[in-house]
This record gives sequence, C-alpha cells and structure tokens, in this order.
Amino acid sequence: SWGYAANNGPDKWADNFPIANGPRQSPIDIIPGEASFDGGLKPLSLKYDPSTCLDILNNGHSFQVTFADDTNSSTLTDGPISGIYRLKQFHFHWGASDDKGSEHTVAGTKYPAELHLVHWNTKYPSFGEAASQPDGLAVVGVFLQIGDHNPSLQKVLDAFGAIKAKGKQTSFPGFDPATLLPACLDYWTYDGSLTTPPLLESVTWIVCKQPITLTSEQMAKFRCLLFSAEGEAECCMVDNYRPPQPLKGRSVRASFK
Ligand SMILES: NS(=O)(=O)c1ccc(B(O)O)cc1
Ligand SMILES: [Zn+2]
Repeated sequence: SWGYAANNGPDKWADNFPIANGPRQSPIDIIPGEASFDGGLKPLSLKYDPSTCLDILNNGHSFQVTFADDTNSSTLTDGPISGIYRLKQFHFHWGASDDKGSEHTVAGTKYPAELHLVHWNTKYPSFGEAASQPDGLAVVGVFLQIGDHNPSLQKVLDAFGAIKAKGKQTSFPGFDPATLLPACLDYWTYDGSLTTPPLLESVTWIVCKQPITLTSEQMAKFRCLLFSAEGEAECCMVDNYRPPQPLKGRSVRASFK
C-alpha cells in the first residue's frame, strides 16, 4: 500500500487516489507576502483535557497520540471555524536530516518537522463521517525548529521504545497537548486536504506562524522509529512528508499583520 518510498510515495498516490490532483490539496508553500490579513479571524481557542489522552501508536506512516473523543473535553473553537471541533489525535512528519521534514513550507523554507493536531466537526456523528465533508476537519499545524530542549516533547520521545515498529502501541495517559503549542498562536489558514491517502478535501488548515523548538538530539530520536513491522527488514521512519501542492487559486488568510 501507499508509503513514502520511490515505488509507493507521493508521486504515485494519484494512481489509487486520483483526488491527489484535486483543487484543494495539502500541504502548500505559504508565501507570507501573498497571504491577506483578515481582521475578522478570531484567535484560536484550544481547550485540551489531559485525561482524554489514551495511547501512542506507530501506524507505519508516523506515530500518533490518540484521544478519547466521545465528549467535548478537548476542543478547538473560534479561529477560522464555526462550531466545535474535537481533538482526535496528533502526529508528526519529519525528515532524514534537519534541513527537511515539514509538509507546509514558508516562502520555500522547510522545517525539520511539523506537528498536526487533528480535530473533527461535531456537527457530524463521527470522525469518519466528518472526514468526508468539506468542513469536516480542522488541523492545527505547528513547525518544529532546532533550538532549546523541549521537555514536553521529551515525554513523547520517552515512549518511543515501546512503539519502535509498525503496529506497536502503548498506553499514554495524562499528556497535555497544549504543552506542545507555541506561545504565540498567530496563524495562516486555507482550505485543504489530508496530506496522506485518502487525501480527502475536508480540512480547514490552521498553520501557526511561530515554531516550537527541540534540540538536534531530540530530533534524531524521531529517526529511530521504523516504517517496518517486527520481523521485517528494518526501514527507518524518515522523510514521511508530502511536498507542497499547487495552490490552484486558493486564498491564504493571515490572522496577524
Ligand atoms: N497529515 S494530516 O493531518 O493531513 C492527516 C490526518 C488524518 C488522517 B487520517 O485519519 O487518515 C490522514 C492525514
Ligand atoms: Zn499530518
């Protein structure tokens, strides 16, 4: 099935997922000078309850931390969206070296990694239903850049020993994803898609301007995970990012001047 290798990677996804060439695909290159400030955009309201944090999983494409989404305990409201969106999971994309790894880029600049906090619109009965609707999902993207040690991220990295191979999962209680957010929540927003198959065009993207930091040693730990399952030839989980896609006439709005 799909992956990030030459034979099953982003350039091949259109074979099985023709929407890969659709009108609102993600990620994109964000050009700040071409984004239009929209004074009507509200500040993001992210309210997360650490008790909804369930487990951490290596799904063979990334690792993800999954949340209980049966109540409105961990939500995204305001910003560019209307209504209440529930946090379902967060995951990352990263490179084989610190000079690449993010999915969105900023005037061509690649960051070493990108965090995605995935939320679904509670006007629909479930994540699966929402994922097929044009206003079904809202993903908050946060860039990672090399700098100071990140104690919050270290808690996630410390769980990697239990999820090295594809399909491994372990309980991960009490983690507060708000500790992964930058101090400043200025953002760009545009209508886009999932960045992996099925590439559904159901995402309101909310990309934070300010990165969070981690050390190069912390970044190196991401690269110890495996795409491969136990017993298979080991394949390091790196370069699990889709490159920027054509804007196709879309507007990118900025919440800040
Ligand atoms: N990379 S992403 O945030 O666009 C994303 C989120 C969820 C899913 B999924 O649930 O299949 C796929 C991609
Ligand atoms: Zn993602």
